Amino acid sequence: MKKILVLHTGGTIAMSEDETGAVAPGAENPLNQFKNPFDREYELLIENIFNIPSPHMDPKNMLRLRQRIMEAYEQENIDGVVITHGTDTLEETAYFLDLTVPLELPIVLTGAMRSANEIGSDGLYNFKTAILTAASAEAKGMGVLVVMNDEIHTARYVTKTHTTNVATFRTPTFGPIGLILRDKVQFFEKLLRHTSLAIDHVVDHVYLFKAYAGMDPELLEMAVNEKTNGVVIEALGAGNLPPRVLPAIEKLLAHDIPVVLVSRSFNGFAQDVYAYPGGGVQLKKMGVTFCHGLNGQKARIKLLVGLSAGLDKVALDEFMADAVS
Ligand SMILES: NC(=O)C[C@H](N)C(=O)O
Repeated sequence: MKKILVLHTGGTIAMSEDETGAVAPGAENPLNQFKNPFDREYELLIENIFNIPSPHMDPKNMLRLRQRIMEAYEQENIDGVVITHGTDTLEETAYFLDLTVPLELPIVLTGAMRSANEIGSDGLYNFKTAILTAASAEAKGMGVLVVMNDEIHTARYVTKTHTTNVATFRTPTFGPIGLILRDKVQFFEKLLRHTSLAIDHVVDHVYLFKAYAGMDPELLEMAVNEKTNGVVIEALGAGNLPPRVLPAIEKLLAHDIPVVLVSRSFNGFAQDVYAYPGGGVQLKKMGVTFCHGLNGQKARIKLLVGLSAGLDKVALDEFMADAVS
């Protein structure tokens, strides 16, 4: 019998709606009444490690999840892990674990868009399919996965795309790597490579900025100080910025603060294509690191992990630019 560690962290999957329609966590996680949605086909080790909405999640809590998984792997002989999580920041926790857990062990995150007592609640169903996936032999060595609404996505590329729809989790550019077909877990793709860094602490002051037409330089200028550990910018299109923010970027780089560029576009990769002022060619020459195919919040998690692992400039650049991990 497969032994699955279940870590409930909170989110809508652990909430209920009141008579006014407001959704909030109660004293007890409603999923706790389902000790096992499979009638004992699997052994579930259930722990309510947190009970927080996911906007309250932070890298320190993510590190606690990592540590609990490592401990359970070493001491409790588990075959897989399911983490239930609020959907707002689920992709960040999933990617953090993907980058820091050096195991072939299936780790699956899931959540819900409708709380436990709403009509059409998706929580219990997603919980069940996440367990099925974590227990499947094919999930081994696939990195951290996100299972929602009958789709299996990689932690690296999945993102929340809709505020309320149950089909909110999407993988732009590539699509899901598997499906749940009436209780059957079916993968269509394999992982090319899985890179992970062992970390025992997390650095703070890694900032995320978004570029826009006429972007003001003042906020970026404020990041030029000794507290700042790193900066990620969601740039325009293929990886370009308004020229008026370049002096602030020069100052950040002169202070040895890494500046990482992704695109604010939903699909595609940031690249050094354009040679006009503020274009990717100039940014690359200045020493900005291009990060391929990640959105801003994921690139920020990756930078935070690389910095927390103590990578030097060259290694950090390589790590951030790696397009598949
Ligand atoms: N559907 C959800 O879980 C959203 C909720 N606000 C959360 O992330 O905790």
